[in-house]
Amino acid sequence: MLPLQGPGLGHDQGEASFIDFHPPTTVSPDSISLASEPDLGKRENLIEPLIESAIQLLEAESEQQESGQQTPVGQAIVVAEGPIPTESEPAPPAGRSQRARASLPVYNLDKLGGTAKGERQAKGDTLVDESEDGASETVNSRAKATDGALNIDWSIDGPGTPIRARVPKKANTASPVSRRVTRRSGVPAETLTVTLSSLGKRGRDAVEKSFTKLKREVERLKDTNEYAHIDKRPVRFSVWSNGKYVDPAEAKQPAPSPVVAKEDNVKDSEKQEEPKAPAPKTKRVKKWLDKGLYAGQETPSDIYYGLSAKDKKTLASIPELASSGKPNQTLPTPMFNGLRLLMNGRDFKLPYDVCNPLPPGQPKPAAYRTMTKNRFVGDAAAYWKKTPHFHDSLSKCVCKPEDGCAEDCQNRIMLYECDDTNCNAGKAYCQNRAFQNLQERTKKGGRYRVGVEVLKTSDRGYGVRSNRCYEPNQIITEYTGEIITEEECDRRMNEIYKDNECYYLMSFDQNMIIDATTGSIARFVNHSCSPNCRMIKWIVLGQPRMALFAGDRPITTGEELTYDYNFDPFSAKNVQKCLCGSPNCRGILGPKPKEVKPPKPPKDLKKSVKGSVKAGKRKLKELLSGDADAEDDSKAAKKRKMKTATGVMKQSITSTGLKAAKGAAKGAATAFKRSVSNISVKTKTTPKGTRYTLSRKAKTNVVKTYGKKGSPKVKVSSRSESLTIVAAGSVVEKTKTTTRKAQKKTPKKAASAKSTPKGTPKATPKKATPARKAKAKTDGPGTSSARERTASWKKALSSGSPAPNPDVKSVSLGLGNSIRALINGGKGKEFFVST
Ligand SMILES: C[S@@+](CC[C@H](N)C(=O)[O-])C[C@H]1O[C@@H](n2cnc3c(N)ncnc32)[C@H](O)[C@@H]1O
Repeated sequence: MLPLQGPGLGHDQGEASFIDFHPPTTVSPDSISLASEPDLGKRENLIEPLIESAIQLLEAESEQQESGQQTPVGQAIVVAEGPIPTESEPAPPAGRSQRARASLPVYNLDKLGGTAKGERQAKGDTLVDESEDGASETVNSRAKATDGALNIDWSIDGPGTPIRARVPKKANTASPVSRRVTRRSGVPAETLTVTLSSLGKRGRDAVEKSFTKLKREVERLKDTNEYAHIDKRPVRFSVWSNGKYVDPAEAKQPAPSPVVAKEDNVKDSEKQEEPKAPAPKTKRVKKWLDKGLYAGQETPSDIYYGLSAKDKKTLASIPELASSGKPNQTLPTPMFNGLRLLMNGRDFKLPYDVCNPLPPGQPKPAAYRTMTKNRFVGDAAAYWKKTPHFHDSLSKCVCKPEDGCAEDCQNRIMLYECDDTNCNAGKAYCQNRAFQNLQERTKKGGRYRVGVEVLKTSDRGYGVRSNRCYEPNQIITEYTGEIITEEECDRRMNEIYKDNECYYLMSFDQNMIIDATTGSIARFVNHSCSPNCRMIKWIVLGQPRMALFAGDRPITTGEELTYDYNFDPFSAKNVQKCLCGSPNCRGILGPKPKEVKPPKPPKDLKKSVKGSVKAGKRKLKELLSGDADAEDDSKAAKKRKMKTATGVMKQSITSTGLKAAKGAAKGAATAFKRSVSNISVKTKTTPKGTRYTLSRKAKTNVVKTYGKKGSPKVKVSSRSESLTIVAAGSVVEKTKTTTRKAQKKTPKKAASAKSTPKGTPKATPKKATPARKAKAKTDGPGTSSARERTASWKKALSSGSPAPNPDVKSVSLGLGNSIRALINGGKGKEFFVST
């Protein structure tokens, strides 16, 4: 049987050469086609002609040998453009006409392989050796490089076997099919023409046919997996979980306990290596989780620590927290969120305590000068020094370290921040240092520490958003700017800001205004009728400061921060449509509606009445016995609580006899009223957690009346939280001031004012004042209450007359505009400023 090897098969030759990797140059059955062709029928179709042509070739060769012609056997069939007769090369066989030879198809493998000299030059490859040897070298090296790069594998062994490993090092020179490497040895290559011309017509046709088929075969091979290096051998299915291999057979079984699963996984890998070896039995040690989500936090020894009596009561009523005798040290309740969740029952939200600022490229407001600390301008500092807060803030709280200056801290109630001079508990225990904490937090800068950023809203100009979470009532950012007097405010409005579209003015304290045109980011905080923050004024180190605090619920990252402006535009022409979008939106930027007082719980009231009467009686007794100062130091706290009453009483004591007794009784009554007021407010607001605000209101609800002789008056009332701009008037002149001292003289009024619930517009006294009359003129009759006014404004707004501010979207028409509108309008010549 004839061997399948034909000339140029190449696998048994001594050296790998370019021809080795060029299947079209062989006429033998191709190894790839054998290895890769899955369709046997097809393969046979291809092989048959190849075998046929190989047989024909061999027959032709043997014919020639018989006829004495020297035809190189086992040479590569090299196709050339024409015969290149050389000395060592045999001449074309005699007897064949020149014409017949010329008609033969001519192939140039150099050209086909892209290695022809001219072609190389055309490609600009001028660095290679131009000599034939050099060209051969280049071709060979290129072939190798190509082979390496493509990793083409023509072996029947399949892909992956290195060519060098497969090719035997030593060539079998004795083999009739061994191939001479002509280019390297320098021996001129025999041409196909020579060989073909020696063949008969049938042989030539067969060879040609084979070439065509081989060409097609190579084209087809390009689509094979071997060519594309796709390994289709079956892959063992494996599942990885938490970085561990999971046996699919076992995965279908019910999941074992974590500890067991861990052990099994370890064993599993061992099993794979030695499937029959029994796993050594190890004693299983049960592992317990000793900490929960809040690992690292200390378990609070007293979960009631720092809570008010009311909160303690709420907490005590939660069955899950009922004492079982043994504290739960294993999985402690989450310290903050857990308790709050249990107490407030708010929906669960995944904690999102990370900083999440807006991506870069956000629209930014026009550049403005910032100010991190308030600055008194002009007479404002002198004004401040005259206020009672300036002196009151020097008094010390009576908290003990274990109290931690919590809800009941005197300073806290009065909205005075504790510091080293006025705190009894000490810095380490004090919880009433919000502004100091804020300073500490923001000192180093950074987005998380600052925690707020400006955002562009779709319809309300710029706003402020949180880029981190906040606890309820936590300080967020300070509202800073220049503290100016009302006179200075007027001047600025008329001279500096007259062409401004935005005003960042807020009533600050009594007759002072904070102008944040040069100020902090807090000036961009928008209004909402359902806000998540409050703007509260505190006295810190004897100075008034305003800050935005979180409301009663926590604030999550990305929320827009808002507070209730409690804005009172006074006149319909200044009314702006509110775009806050909350369900309870009042429709306009208007004042807060009056809160309806919930009925007081009788039990508490009884207690407080009893206590107050007792206190009053004791005071009266002391005063009558002339032993007013006989209280020892241990009663200091009680004394402080009675301060106002004492003051009033002291005044009364200066008189004699019955007058003194009457005064004392009055004082006692005042003390009782105060007490009732405070307690009722607390009781009412405890569930909401707004104690501080309301307590303070009860204390510092001061109404100031301003006005020019013969001109309408301006009213200013003090308010701890969110300020109200009621309207604007032309000239602001102080005519009469009702200070705290004056209040003391009229305890009844003061007491009733103190009990004013949260959110009541302070500048709407029931008695008709000249200011109210003037306002009523402007707004029309029957608009005495804030609610009525709001209704009339809404009506005006909806009817389109007078036209609402057409530029609400981009214009910040705040206090300034209201004031200026009336200053310039000259009609409604008064304004109320409530703080
Ligand atoms: C102190 S500025 C707040 C920042 C302002 N958005 C800005 O772009 O500068 C107050 C002004 O913002 C607008 N604004 C704030 N809250 C609004 C609301 N809920 N609806 C409509 N406009 C509002 C009003 O024009 C208002 O006069």
